[in-house]
Amino acid sequence: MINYLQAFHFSESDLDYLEELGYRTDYIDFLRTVYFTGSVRAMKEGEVAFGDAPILRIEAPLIEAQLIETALLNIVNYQTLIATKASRIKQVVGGEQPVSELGTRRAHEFDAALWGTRATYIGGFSSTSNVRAGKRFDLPTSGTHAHSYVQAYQNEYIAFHRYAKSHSNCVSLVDTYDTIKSGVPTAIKVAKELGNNINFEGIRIDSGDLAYLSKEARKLLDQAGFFDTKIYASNDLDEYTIMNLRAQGAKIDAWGVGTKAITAFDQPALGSVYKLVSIEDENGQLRDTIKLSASPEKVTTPGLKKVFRIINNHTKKAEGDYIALANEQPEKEGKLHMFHPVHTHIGKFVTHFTAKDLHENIIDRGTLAYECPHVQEIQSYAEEQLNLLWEEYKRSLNPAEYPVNLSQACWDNKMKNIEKAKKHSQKPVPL
Ligand SMILES: Nc1ncnc2c1ncn2[C@@H]1O[C@H](COP(=O)(O)OP(=O)(O)OP(=O)(O)O)[C@@H](O)[C@H]1O
Ligand SMILES: O=P(O)(O)OC[C@H]1O[C@H](OP(=O)(O)OP(=O)(O)O)[C@H](O)[C@@H]1O
Ligand SMILES: O=C(O)c1cccnc1
Repeated sequence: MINYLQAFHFSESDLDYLEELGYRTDYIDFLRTVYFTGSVRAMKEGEVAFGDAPILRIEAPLIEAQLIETALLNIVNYQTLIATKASRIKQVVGGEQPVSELGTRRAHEFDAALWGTRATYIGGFSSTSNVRAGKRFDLPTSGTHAHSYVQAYQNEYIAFHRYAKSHSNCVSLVDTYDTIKSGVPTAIKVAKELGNNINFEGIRIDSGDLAYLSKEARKLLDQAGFFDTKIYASNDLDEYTIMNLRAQGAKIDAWGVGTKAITAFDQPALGSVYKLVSIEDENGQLRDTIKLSASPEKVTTPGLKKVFRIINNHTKKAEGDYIALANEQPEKEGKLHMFHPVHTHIGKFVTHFTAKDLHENIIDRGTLAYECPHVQEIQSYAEEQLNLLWEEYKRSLNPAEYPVNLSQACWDNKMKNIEKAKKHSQKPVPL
């Protein structure tokens, strides 16, 4: 997003094209002068964002703010979606076991693979098979060999032997013909023959009953003394299959996940929106704006706002998010009333808390005000932020609803704007 905004400009060929589409010359001349001169406050990458809490806030001349809308939504929606999916998978796998990203061949497009891979790493994956992403973002890369490698030799023994000789940390793909009868025993035979010349790191099983095959493979490896050799599994995995395999006692030590992560298979789009909440009038005064809707969650929350994560000082866990008007200072209040923005009778009072402002200054009147961290740091930050949440909010199945509340002033302002807009819309329109 930062790169996009900093480079935001229409080239002469863009302008020629717009002219061909029929845009007026004076508009084209104006577009030639447009750069992004506004300010951005946003959640840091790796921050945990909940529905209703603004991920970012743009203050800019209206034309600039409008021109960047779709690109910003594209960037934020896709990458947030994939990081979330990866994080769900990682939650199930747990801290110890690695998950490698294998999805490039199924990603929706080349760049989606690139940025999606980066997002899976932020969500907790440990490496990727996408070497281009590794180079571009300095991500750890990892991989095994393909079935075609074995098929090319038409002989598992020769294939594993050659592979091991050129890859001292070798993982053999054992399911090309018959995992238990031929793949695993052949990998063991090769490892025994090559002894200390190689590190027989693991085997990978990519088809069949992964629970049964991994248990049988573990037995064979242990019988041969390869207690530290790991079992990798892949094949259309996601958080649900992984949870199920773990419940079945599968002896899997490392996971390869492709299609289901890089495409966020079961929820292929995230619906963040970009809304106008305030606009300067002719006297330079900010006037709040609102969009009404029959669905309460689609009614916008007017005004320049901040979003805070309220962290209980005793439990060190988040009590919820608190959206306040920009001039409020909830961190200075001794007792905070947190109430549901629609069902207002549901609420609580919180004392002894820290109010963490989730928005950082990213761009200040067109100038970069933020130092982008290395992606490794972003991953660690995401993990720390997830640790602030009670488990009840993080389970895959029927998670509890995390509170995202409005301050009293923000709520009152919203109600005032709803009333005003309703009054305005109920005036008869002369035809
Ligand atoms: N023990 C298990 N319990 C639940 N699901 C499993 C188990 N073992 C494998 N699976 C999953 O079942 C699905 C099997 O899919 P599929 O029938 O396409 O694979 P396959 O025939 O084994 O392999 P191939 O990819 O070669 O077609 C995969 O999503 C896999 O992750
Ligand atoms: O299953 P995924 O989570 O997407 O993980 C990546 C898959 O991609 C590769 O197979 P490929 O797609 O070439 O063929 P396959 O699906 O028939 O095994 C690899 O062997 C995995 O099976
Ligand atoms: O390296 C691997 O094992 C790999 C890479 C991409 C897709 N499937 C497997």
